[in-house]
Amino acid sequence: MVTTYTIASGKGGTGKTTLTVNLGTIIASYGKETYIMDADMGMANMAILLGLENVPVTLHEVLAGKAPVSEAVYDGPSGVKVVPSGISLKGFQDADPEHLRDVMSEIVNHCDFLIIDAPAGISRDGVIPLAIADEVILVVNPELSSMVDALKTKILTELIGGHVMGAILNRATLENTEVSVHKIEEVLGVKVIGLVPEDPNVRRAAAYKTPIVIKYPDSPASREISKIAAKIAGKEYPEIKPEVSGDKFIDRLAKSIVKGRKK
Ligand SMILES: Nc1ncnc2c1ncn2[C@@H]1O[C@H](COP(=O)(O)OP(=O)(O)OP(=O)(O)O)[C@@H](O)[C@H]1O
Repeated sequence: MVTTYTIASGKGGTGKTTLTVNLGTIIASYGKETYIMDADMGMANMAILLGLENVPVTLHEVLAGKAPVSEAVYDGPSGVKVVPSGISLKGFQDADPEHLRDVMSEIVNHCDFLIIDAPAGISRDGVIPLAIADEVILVVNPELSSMVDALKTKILTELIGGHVMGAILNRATLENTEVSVHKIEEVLGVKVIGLVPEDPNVRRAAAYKTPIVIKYPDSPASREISKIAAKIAGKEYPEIKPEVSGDKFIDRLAKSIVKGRKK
């Protein structure tokens, strides 16, 4: 059974590519045949994140009818298969998003999981991944504008027959986490399936063109992304308290109170 997920948001820069690459890497490490595809064709950055910016064939050439899908598939970390989009504007111009549906159907024949990085906003090429995926996961940052844009994406997804499975709160911080999870569930009407903290290691790993779950597997963001990946793949994951959770703060507070009493 193939499961296709589209990682979407309304607003740009919420962390879709980061999450697509890292979720795909973890799921592939379970031995599942996993593909990640950059359908954010105009602002493609999956190739840059994985050091594939100079490859000869990308989704652009496939959608322009110049190459078969098989030539745009590259080996990524942990055996994840990567279908990047090119970074040139000319390539984007020549690509015909109408063929995206066929490309996705072909990939699905070869894998257990396909995770698609969707473009931000509401565009013609953005609608197809929302409609075709088995499940859409919305990436939201802890900001009102991000939630509002995610709500628009959810409504659009449902209008075109897609299904939103849940939301990931990315770049969460200690101050706003609790409130935001509640607010997101209330506003979007879907469950928050994961909470990924703001973590400077995300950018550090990007500088090495390596997913954070490989470069810094014990970092707070990696642990949370791994939990979400386990959920998606139906795996057990040993419960580890996230750095950003209120519990950690309460632990620290409790320790400092105890220390104070001993003095
Ligand atoms: N949890 C995090 N902690 C810190 N930085 C993060 C986190 N998640 C993402 N970022 C950073 O935020 C920026 C945007 O991330 P990313 O490119 O994954 O977003 P995107 O939604 O794919 O963007 P776009 O809409 O432009 O395609 C990057 O610089 C990335 O390193």
